[in-house]
Parts: sequence; C-alpha cells; structure tokens
Amino acid sequence: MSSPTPNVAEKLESVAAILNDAAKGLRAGAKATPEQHAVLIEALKSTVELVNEPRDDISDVMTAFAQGTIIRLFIKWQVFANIPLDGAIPYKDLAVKVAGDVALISENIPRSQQARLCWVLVSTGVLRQEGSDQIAHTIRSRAYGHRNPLQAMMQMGFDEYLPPLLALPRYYETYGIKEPTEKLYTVKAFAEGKPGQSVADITLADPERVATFVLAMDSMENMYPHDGMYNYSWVAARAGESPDRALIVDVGGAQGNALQAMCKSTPGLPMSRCVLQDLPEVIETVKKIGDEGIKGARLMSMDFHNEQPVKGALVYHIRRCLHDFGDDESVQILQHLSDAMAPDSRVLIGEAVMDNPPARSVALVDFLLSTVGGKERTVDGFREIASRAGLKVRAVHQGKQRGMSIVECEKEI
Ligand SMILES: C[S@@+](CC[C@H](N)C(=O)[O-])C[C@H]1O[C@@H](n2cnc3c(N)ncnc32)[C@H](O)[C@@H]1O
Repeated sequence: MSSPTPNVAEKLESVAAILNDAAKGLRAGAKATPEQHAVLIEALKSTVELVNEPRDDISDVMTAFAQGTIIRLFIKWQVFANIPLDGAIPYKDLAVKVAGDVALISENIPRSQQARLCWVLVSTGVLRQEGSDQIAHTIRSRAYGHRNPLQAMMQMGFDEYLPPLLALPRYYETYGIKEPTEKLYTVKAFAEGKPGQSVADITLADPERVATFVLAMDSMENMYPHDGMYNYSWVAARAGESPDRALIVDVGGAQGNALQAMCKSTPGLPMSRCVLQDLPEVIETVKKIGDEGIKGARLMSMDFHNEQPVKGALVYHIRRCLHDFGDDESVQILQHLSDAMAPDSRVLIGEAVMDNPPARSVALVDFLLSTVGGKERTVDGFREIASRAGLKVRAVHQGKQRGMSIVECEKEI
C-alpha cells in the first residue's frame, strides 16, 4: 500500500471510531439497527475503496464474479440445502447427497471439484471448513439452503441481470452507444435473443421466473423500508367521508407488503378500503399463498399500461414500478392515474430519488435498470415526468435511510 495521504488517514481514524462503537455495541449485547448496520457497511466499504490499488480492485471484481457464480451453482445443485444447519458434513458425504439430488453431478463433477468450489466460499467466509475434510454453514450461507426471499434474490440477480451485462459490449456495438430506452429493444431482450419482445413478455412466459421474481420482491422490502417516510393519518381521518371511496390503491403492489405496513402503522386505516393491483399472475399468487392480512384488501388484476379501473381514490400509491420504465412509458402510466384522480386525490411515487452524484446502491440499481429500459430519477426527473402527465410534485418525503423517498403529486389545475 502506498503511504496514506492525510485525508485517507483521517478517514481511517473515523472508521476506527465507527468500528469501536460497533464493537462496544456487540459487547453490550445490542443488536444493530438496520441504519447502524448500513453505516457500518458503508464505512467499511468506502475505506477499502480509499486504500485499494488497481490490482486490489481487479482482485475484488474477480472474487465477486467467482463467488456469485458458485453461490448460484450451489443453490441449483442443492449443495447449501444439504449442508446441515448446525455442525459440519464431510465433503465426501455432501457429494453423495448432492449426487442423489442432481444426477448431473455424479456423472460430470468429481467430488474433488465440489471441494474446489467450496474452497472459494470458505476463502471469502461464506462457508466454513472444519479440519481438512468437512464443510459447514455460516450465517452468510444458511439463507441459500431453502426457498426464501434472499435465495430468490440471489437467483434473480444472477439469472436476470448477469446475462444482459455480459451482452452489453455486443449490444452497444449493434445499436450504438446511446441510452437504452427502447422498450422492445432492451439489453435484456438482446441478451436473450428476443429483440422486439418486452421485458414483461419475456419474463411472464416462464412461470418459474415469475415465482422467483415475486419471492425476491419480499427480500427487497427489507432493503427498502416502508416506514418513516409518509404519514397516512390524513387518509384515515377522511375514511368516514364517503364509505364507498377507495382510500389507497397500491398499483403494482406485488404481495401487498406496502399496504400491510401502511394499515399497521396508521390507526383507523382499514385494509378493506384498500386495493392491491398487480398483474394477474401476481394477484393469483397472492390469492393462493398471500398473507392473511392482505386478503382483506380488494385484490385486483390489472395492467398499469391501461386505463386505471378504480376512479377517484384518495391515494394512488406506486412504488418501485416507474423505475422499470423509460420516461415515455412512465408518463403513460402516470397519465392513467392522473385521468382516474379526483381533484383531491394524490399520487404517491415510492422510488429512490437520485442525488448528484448518487449513493452507491442507487447508482448500481440505476445501471442494472438500464438493461431493462428503466432508470432511477433525480427530483427534476420526477418533476418532468409528472408534469407531462398533468401532475405537479407537491413534496418529496425522505426516509431516514437513503435509497427510498415518496414523491407526492397532485393534479395540476
Ligand atoms: C419492482 S416490483 C415493486 C413491487 C412493490 N410495489 C414494491 O414496492 O415492492 C414491480 C411490480 O410491478 C408489477 N407490474 C409489472 N408490470 C405491471 C403491469 N403492466 N401492470 C401491473 N403491475 C405490473 C410487478 O408484477 C411487480 O409486482
């Protein structure tokens, strides 16, 4: 490492203080809040980046490639599922168990190969080796052992986003170096050899992909909390005015976690006056395996590219949907809400609002979204699409955690 500059030295001292606090908290038995955890992770990552030299960056990138690929393979081959939750298992027993589940492994992958793959994860602390021949879970690997939102998130990240990234050089050679906003000619469609098909059509053609997508949404709920950004008490206060009026319509609301959080944190806001809207495949899944709480809402299949079927609701909430689309389509989606609104209705857009330059997580998501024709936006970007849809931004409500805000819009009169 070259000698640190004073700035780097100061930064290292400030990280030392953060680490000291974290260690004290651990000793006192306190569980870090999500905000404290985020501060710690950001401090550690940004410090590594301060001292990294190019060869360290390259090594980090290669490690991430290898680790992500092996985790994905191990999910597919049921390797994580066959490591006991407590204690270790000899590599040779694991190979036999996995071979029992997936014939391909016994034929094509020698036992030693499994250890080689495990060793990468052992070297990065995802798995733990005991002695010279046994392997065990760590807190970082257990979640990949069974079907759950985090496992689905990892699977979706790899399967849905890596192929378009690998296709980017060819994509730009083919279409030229410009913003990929064409909804039928996305990087994803190109990567899958399906130019001319929308991302939704490509994904919806495969029910397994949809199921993984729906499940992965659940883990994103924790990454993008609902609470603390917007106070819905004014909606509850108006519930008695007209009993037939929908109070909140959650457009593209997936399994309804946002509605559940709103009703839970707002006394007097009844779920029965809320509407959960999503594509038919998603609404059917919610009807079958959704939380009991959300089944109290009106569950409505729809397509937000078409006319909004619920007219005059007090609030149209649309969270983490517009970022999947370029400006023209987002304007069209907002226009359908604008057309359905009463003069006192509000549209609440839940999205990351980008700073310039944006935080790491927002910049990353924005880049990934570019492969499906979507984008994150700055406040001005939201003002522009709102105004094109006949709406005016009243306020931007920011949460404690960066990465999610509510952009509150009203009809422009
Ligand atoms: C990124 S998810 C966001 C889900 C949820 N609002 C949240 O904040 O976690 C986008 C949602 O939009 C839904 N969606 C996509 N296209 C749609 C369409 N044309 N009409 C209605 N919903 C759609 C998806 O099924 C998915 O549930």
